[in-house]
Amino acid sequence: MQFLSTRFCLGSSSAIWRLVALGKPVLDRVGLIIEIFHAHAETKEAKLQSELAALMYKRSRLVRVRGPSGRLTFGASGEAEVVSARGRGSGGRGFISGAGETELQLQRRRIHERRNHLRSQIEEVRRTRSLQRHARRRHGGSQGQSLATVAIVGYTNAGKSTLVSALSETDLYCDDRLFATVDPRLRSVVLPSGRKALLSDTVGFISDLPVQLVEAFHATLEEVVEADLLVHVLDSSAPNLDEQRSTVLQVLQQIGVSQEKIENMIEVWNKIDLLDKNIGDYETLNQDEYLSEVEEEENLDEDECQLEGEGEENLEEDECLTGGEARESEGEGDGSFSGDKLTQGKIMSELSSEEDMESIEDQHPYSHKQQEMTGMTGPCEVKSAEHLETSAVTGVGLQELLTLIDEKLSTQSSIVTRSLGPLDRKWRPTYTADTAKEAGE
Ligand SMILES: Nc1nc2c(ncn2[C@@H]2O[C@H](COP(=O)(O)OP(=O)(O)OP(=O)(O)O)[C@@H](O)[C@H]2O)c(=O)[nH]1
Ligand SMILES: [Mg+2]
Repeated sequence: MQFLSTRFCLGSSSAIWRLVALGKPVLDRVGLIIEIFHAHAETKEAKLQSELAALMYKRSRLVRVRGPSGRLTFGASGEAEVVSARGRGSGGRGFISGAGETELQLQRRRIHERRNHLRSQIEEVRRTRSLQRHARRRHGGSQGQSLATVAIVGYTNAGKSTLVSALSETDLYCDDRLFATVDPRLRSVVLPSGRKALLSDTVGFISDLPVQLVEAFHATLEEVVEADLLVHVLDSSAPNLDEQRSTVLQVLQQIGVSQEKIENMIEVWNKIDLLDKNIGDYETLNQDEYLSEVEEEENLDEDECQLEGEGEENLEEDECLTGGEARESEGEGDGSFSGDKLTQGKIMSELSSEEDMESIEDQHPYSHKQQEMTGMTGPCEVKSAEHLETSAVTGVGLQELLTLIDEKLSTQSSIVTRSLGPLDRKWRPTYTADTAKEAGE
């Protein structure tokens, strides 16, 4: 499920524009989220859950409204025409008759009944899933070990599905829109050690989720709670990366993921190719800026030197050089390059030297200078734990991610490796040549 921010996190999605166009109040966005979720739900479980969420949302929105006819009724706005303010007729016979339930009571009762029905169905689906999960754990991979599940979690649109597809070399539905994934999907992957694991592509999280919805979608997120390892995917190009990270951590806690699992989680900064692109742009910009500065300096220095007498030339050259060096070292302090006659070639070579590339990268993509230019704040402000940088599109960091998953899984004590000893096998009568002969007869 997608936990949608009612703030700007909806980004450029068509849904937000629909909302803006409709001019609906903030609360109605939740209704729309459920609506979209329901429309994209594929499995029975997701459909049931979205229906339950819609029901609970409707219940919380039951208010006294004036219907189109001008009468006071109960119900969510827009539903006024289906309910009437009058109570039902009295029920029972003779003296045991009494006032019937009001429309509000009737509607609440119906919702209550439907909710109970949906809950029991969801419970059944959950039981089935739990049995399947259990079976996966017991009957392991090809080498007899248990199949570990790795849940890929993260904010919506972080690139989870793309990453899972790239890692498992399969084709999951990915799209640059909300609710691209509504059902958790499992994909198997072979880790560098040869061990098999299951990657669970989960639905994206969003902030500001009403509590009752968290409850309703709990089953969908069960996969996350039950997983052996979590991989938290972040969109490294997102301007509100810090906010997205805390939302995801909050939701994980909310749905009951243990603190230990959260601490053991692998953090992945995806879409790093977008940052590389920025770095490329920035580098070109810096070089251009620098070269124009060098040209200016050159002209200035030449003019100054020409003004001096011939006899002083050597001395002046020395001074010019000293001045240039001094400026250069000043320039180093503020990260900008200002040069002298000698420095153009030098700085060009310095730019391509590793040290300077690093210093440029230090400034990228969220250096103060660039923040001033773009007005953006970014990951460098975020004091984060260790993270791995990947690009699900170009394939950068994928092998490292698989290796890390492999390492983490092999050090986890909770995953019991199943031996293939004779006692673990099902008992069957011994099959000898005699028995084969008997069977043939
Ligand atoms: N440039 C770039 N784009 C990426 C990368 N990974 C994913 N994308 C794009 O980001 C968009 C969202 O990707 P999804 O994989 O659907 O994202 P998700 O996290 O599964 O989204 P939800 O299922 O909605 O939660 C798609 O258009 C992808 O092509 C990446 O590493 N680099
Ligand atoms: Mg997805």
